[in-house]
Amino acid sequence: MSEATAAPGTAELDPFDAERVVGAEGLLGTFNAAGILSAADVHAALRIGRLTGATDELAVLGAAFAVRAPRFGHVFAAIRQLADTVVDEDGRVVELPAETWPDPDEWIAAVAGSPLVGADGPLHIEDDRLYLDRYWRNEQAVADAIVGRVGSGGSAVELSADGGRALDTLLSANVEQNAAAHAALRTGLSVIAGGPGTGKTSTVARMVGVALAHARVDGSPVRIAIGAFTGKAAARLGEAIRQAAEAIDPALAADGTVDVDGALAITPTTLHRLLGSMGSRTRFRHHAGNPLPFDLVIVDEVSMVSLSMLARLLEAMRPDATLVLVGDPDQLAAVEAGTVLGDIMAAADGTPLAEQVTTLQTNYRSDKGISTFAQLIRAGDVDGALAAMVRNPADPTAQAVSLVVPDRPGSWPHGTGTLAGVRGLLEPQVREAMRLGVSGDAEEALRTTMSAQVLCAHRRGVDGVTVWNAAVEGWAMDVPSYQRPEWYAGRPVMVSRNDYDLGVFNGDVGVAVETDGRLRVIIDGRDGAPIERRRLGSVQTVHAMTIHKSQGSEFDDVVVVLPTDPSPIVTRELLYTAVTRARRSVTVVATEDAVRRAISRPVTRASALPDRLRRALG
Ligand SMILES: Nc1ncnc2c1ncn2[C@@H]1O[C@H](COP(=O)(O)OP(=O)(O)OP(=O)(O)O)[C@@H](O)[C@H]1O
Repeated sequence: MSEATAAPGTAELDPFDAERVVGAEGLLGTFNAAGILSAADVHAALRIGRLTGATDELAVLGAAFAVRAPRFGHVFAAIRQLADTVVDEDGRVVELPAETWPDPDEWIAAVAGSPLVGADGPLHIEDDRLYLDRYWRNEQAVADAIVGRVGSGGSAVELSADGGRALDTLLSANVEQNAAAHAALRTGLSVIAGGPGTGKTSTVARMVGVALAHARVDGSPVRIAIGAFTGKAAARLGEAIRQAAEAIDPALAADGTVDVDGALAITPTTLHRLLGSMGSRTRFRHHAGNPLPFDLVIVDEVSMVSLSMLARLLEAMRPDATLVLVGDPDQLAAVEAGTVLGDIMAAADGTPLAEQVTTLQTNYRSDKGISTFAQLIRAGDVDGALAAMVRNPADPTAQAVSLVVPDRPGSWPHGTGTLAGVRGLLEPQVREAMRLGVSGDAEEALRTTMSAQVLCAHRRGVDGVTVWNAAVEGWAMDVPSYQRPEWYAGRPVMVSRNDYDLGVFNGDVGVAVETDGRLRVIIDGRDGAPIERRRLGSVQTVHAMTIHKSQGSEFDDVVVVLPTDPSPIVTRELLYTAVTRARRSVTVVATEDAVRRAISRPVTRASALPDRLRRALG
């Protein structure tokens, strides 16, 4: 497993670097100076050592690596693999002389024999996997809960024969969707996996409608909750479920096949709110001692859910309540440690869990060329993906997938030469949004703004969001940057803070429109009047946004900008996520090398969840 396979670096931190711990001695000092252990890792390890009385140098070094692991998304530090895989804070592989690394057997023995591990110790070691104890507990708890829900075991939800027939009627057009819905209402845990537009949300909406009409728990109607990781995802899911529910043949609602009104009455919420957030990321009102009242809990965008969060959710569910996990395992993983959706899918291969995992394959939404391209990325087929891209087209929207190689890679995007086509795509759209913004046509301005989007891997640098925002603004306004107003009609903005009173969430996108001589903002997916811009608090211009922020959104035409220089965050999952945001066309602005590097670099995270599940179920 590797954290990233970037170009090797031999960097040693500057002696005055803020990450350099003055007085860190021995191996801690060496790994700190090499940029592998941060100051926080070193201080935490020294503190853990003091509190437990651990004095052995290798044991304390182990504590530092255990603390470090989750920052890179790993659930534990794999001692035997560290020397070959570890990267510095910038993601570069660090070449240390082999003798710098402790002998793995001695290292494992030192940790195992120290007061760091044991009943109340802060660390846990299993083979060569060195965990912070709470991550080990989380992994164990998730594995146990999943194992308990395999087979028909666990689920108290009973679907009547009429309900089974109702699912068949509603989902007959797609065998996988039908199988997914049946599995979800038959077992205590199921996974509905699939790329964008494969009908996950419509399947959930239909399944919920049928469950409300025909499923019982102890003779009573089922109580259902729908959760998502972010507020924005929850709001979008609500809208998508409404559309899917309204698309159901009214005759089927009238004859009681499906309870459409009941489905519409369920408002999706964030997992934090569902669990009863008490202001901390780890403590919630609902837990094993005070379980959630629901019989069926459906969680969307599970790729974003961390191991800890899934552990808290499973802990808070009654053992006989049913959990349905919905998501795309190929998307970017959670910001925090763990990759639970991918892990469960991996464990299903060849175990009874496979009965409960359904992958939806048919994409009903985006252009065939885009979904084929996304599959090539997913499969790591670099040559196939490069061959599928049309080079430097004059009109990128006329192609499903194109590659624009800038004439001067790594410099300001002037919109000339090969980039003229990209400018030709974006400039008219921005000007049109401005015209509509001035005329006060909020809906059209929003639709126009949302039709094309630049997605960057980075925020900073010439290939980043800030520069691309300025470049696109420059194309649309014939004035130098210092004369451009911050606010203007047609300015697309992204909200950067949740505001539950206003009903806007971090990541929501909107556009400024002029009404009654004032600029107000209309937010995508939010009903109600435009919002006074001052009430919105923190917003950013969003001609360009990061790929991370684009998760869960879709646009007709997407321009994906990859940095020219190698970057550890540019991975296969990042490119896949960007590409799958597009419905009509994807234009990648990058060198061939950058595309090659991205597709060749899958993210791998240290996790033993698949192993645990396979051992228990195999
Ligand atoms: N079996 C089907 N036959 C025809 N159209 C379908 C079918 N299933 C879904 N669709 C349509 O495909 C589109 C995408 O469906 P949906 O939004 O449910 O997908 P999704 O997997 O949830 O996508 P995303 O993850 O991007 O939100 C919708 O317009 C939906 O009506």
